[in-house]
Amino acid sequence: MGGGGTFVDGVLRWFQRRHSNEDAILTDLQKPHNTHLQERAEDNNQEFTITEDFDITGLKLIKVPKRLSFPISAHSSMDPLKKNALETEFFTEYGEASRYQVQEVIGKGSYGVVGSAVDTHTGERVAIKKINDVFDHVSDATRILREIKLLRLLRHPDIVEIKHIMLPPSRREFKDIYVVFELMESDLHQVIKANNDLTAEHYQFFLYQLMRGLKYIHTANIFHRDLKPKNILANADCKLKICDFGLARVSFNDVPSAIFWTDYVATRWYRAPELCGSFFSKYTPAIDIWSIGCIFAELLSGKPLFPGKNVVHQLDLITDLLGTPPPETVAKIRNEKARRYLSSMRKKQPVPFEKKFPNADPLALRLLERLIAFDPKDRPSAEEALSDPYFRGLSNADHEPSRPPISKLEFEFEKRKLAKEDVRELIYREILEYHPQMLQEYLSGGDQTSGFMYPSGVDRFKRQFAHLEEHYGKGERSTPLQRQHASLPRERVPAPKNDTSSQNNDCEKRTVSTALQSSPGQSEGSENSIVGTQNGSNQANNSARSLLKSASISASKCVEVKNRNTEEEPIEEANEEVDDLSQKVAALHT
Ligand SMILES: Nc1ncnc2c1ncn2[C@@H]1O[C@H](COP(=O)(O)OP(=O)(O)OP(=O)(O)O)[C@@H](O)[C@H]1O
Repeated sequence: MGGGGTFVDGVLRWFQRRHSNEDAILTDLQKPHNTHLQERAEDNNQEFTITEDFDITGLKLIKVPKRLSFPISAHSSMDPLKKNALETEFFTEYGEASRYQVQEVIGKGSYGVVGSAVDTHTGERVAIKKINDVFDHVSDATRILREIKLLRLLRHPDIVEIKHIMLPPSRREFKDIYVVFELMESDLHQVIKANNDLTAEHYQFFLYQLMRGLKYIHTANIFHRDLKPKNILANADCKLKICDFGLARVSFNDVPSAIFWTDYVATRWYRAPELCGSFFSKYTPAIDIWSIGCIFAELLSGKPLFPGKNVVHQLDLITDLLGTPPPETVAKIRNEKARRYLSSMRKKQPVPFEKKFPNADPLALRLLERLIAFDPKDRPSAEEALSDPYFRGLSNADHEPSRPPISKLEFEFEKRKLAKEDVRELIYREILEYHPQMLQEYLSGGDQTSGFMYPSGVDRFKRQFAHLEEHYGKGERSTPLQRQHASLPRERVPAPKNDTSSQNNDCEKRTVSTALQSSPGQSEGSENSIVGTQNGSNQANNSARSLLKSASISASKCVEVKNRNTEEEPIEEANEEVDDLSQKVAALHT
């Protein structure tokens, strides 16, 4: 297939451009947003609303593996009285929670549990994410605030939609939040695992949606920063949606990049080379383009493109495919030691993409090469990628909306150090966006919510989720992952002693810094954990590897179980640590 496919004929899209005069010169807490369903305006007072999207019936359905779940109806062995009480508790109570019939727990993340439910008002199936103990760590709460704010402001068919956030019972005391999303059937990670018969049209349509979503995100001046197959939700009808904006950041020119990147913890396998050691001083949206390139390659081949075990291995794998970067690119690297590391690397020739992906459409490969160019400046923007010949016949700029840059006022909170109560207030304010009546009261100063408990129904939900969680994945990994304290990497949560999954996570977090504190010889370890010994690698490379031995040894101990079972190993590294790592690696060459 070359570029446009037959399915293009079935495309039906309509976009409306709307205008608004909403006044944006108010502070974060005062700004009178309309409800999320209404048009809203940002700096440029203009927004596109996609009223109808692809007719994708022309594409063959993909397999979406059933999630490990616990249906409430599976309670047959329970004491009938208890069961009855549970169901009564489940389905009848005051407050808006009675609007949702929770069906099953469909997933767990580090921040909480996700359940599927039916919205009895609309009949729609939804996903409800319960995030508990939101304020235990201000960094987590800030991440959640950022995510719900961004998802309210980003309205696009290729981005998961928050439909509602339940009103907490008490403005000043609430600890948990319940976010209602549109329900998706699976994610791209599962889709890649379950489908080995995807067609050229599938690949093209998948990449098109990702690029279209990314164009919208980037034109809003947002970097997602953690694009990976698990963060792309998918339906059997081939619809994809970008999710998990917890690491996303708005890029304002006046925010020093040191601050911008202090909490960078994204999954290594999809991490652009300029982030594997703080190579370039200024990061650009091209980091997301790189990740999309890696995801696209994974779609084409069915396996991760660069499954690095540590940052140096990551660079080894990247250069194995792309060849060592040309001297002009290396010369631009500001970090002197990183520059020396790359220039002293054994010279490698690029591998022709046709050889690596023998069955792929040549046009797909040409675009892939652009997406994973070593030098970020050689990667196309999402908008440019959309006009690549690969999408000929499918793309149409009129149907690929941009989004005016996000208002700075929305992200004022990023500039100051927030106390727990500040974040709680900001999250509460954000939740009110989904409760227009209460928002009006709040804005007019007649807020009644501070003193008494609203009948929000959240308590009922708590019980429902607690119950489902208890039974979720019985016999499997049934404990939620330990939360990763992404925004403040040095903040550690001691893992419960017997919780292997938590230990894994915590260990991952400690790995790099611990390793850096010890000298190369200090850690015992097997050769298995040392990465990629290559014939002909020079002394420097060996030294680099022996330094990394300590890092990878502690990592492999901690993540052993995970490594066996997943193709993807998220690892957390504070940017300074990454920087440090590259310096230490490079120092061996001096
Ligand atoms: N809208 C949705 N529809 C269907 N499933 C969803 C939806 N949102 C999340 N999920 C699934 O629920 C599970 C948990 O999601 P969640 O975002 O909480 O965790 P996560 O992806 O591990 O995130 P984090 O990186 O923050 O820990 C994942 O398997 C995800 O695919």
